[in-house]
Amino acid sequence: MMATNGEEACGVKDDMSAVSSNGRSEVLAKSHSAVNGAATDASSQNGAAVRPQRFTFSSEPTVEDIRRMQAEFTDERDWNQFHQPRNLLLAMVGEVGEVAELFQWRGEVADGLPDWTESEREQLAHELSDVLIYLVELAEKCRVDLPQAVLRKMALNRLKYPASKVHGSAKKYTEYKD
Ligand SMILES: Nc1ccn([C@H]2C[C@H](O)[C@@H](COP(=O)(O)OP(=O)(O)OP(=O)(O)O)O2)c(=O)n1
Repeated sequence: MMATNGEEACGVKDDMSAVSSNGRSEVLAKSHSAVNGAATDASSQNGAAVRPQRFTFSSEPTVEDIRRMQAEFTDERDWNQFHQPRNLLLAMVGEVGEVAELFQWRGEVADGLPDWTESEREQLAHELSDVLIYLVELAEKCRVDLPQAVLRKMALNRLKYPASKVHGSAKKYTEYKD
C-alpha cells in the first residue's frame, strides 16, 4: 500500500518502537532515527532540542473501509434518502461544533491533553469520529476520491510552502514577497 504520511516512505517506522499508554499508541524515536527528513537523536548528549514523540494511528480501517462501513450503516436504515451532500455538510459542521464545545472555556490545551479525563478523551474520540464519518461520506457523494485528493493537495502545499523558505514561520503564503 502506498505510504501517505511520509513515515513509511522514508523508512522511519523501522526505526521506531510503539508502546501503549492508556490504550493509545505512542511512538518513541530511537537514537539517530529520522523524522520528516531531519536527524533526531532521542538521547542527545549535547543538550540540543529533541523533536517531540509523534503519536501514530493504526493502519486500519482505511478511508475506503470507513466509506464502505458508513454506506452499509445508511443502507441498512434506508437513510441514503437523507444523506445528500448539503445535509452531510450540515451534519459534519454540527459535529465540528460538538468538538469545539469540548474545548471551549478551557484556554490553551497542551498536546496529549494532559489535564483531560479518560471520559473527556473518549467523548472527543466520538466527536472527531463523527466529523470524519460525515466528511468521508460527503466526499463519496461528491465523487471526491479523498485519499488521492489528499495526496494531490499535500503536493500542492509543499510547493506553496517550501520548507527552505517558510521554516519556523506560520505566515500565509500570500504574505511572502519572494
Ligand atoms: N441521520 C444520521 C444520524 C446519525 N448518523 C451517524 C453518523 C454519526 O457518526 C453519528 C451521529 O449521530 P447523532 O446525530 O446522534 O450525533 P451524536 O452521536 O454526536 O449524538 P449527540 O448529538 O447526542 O452528541 O451517527 C448518520 O449517519 N446519519
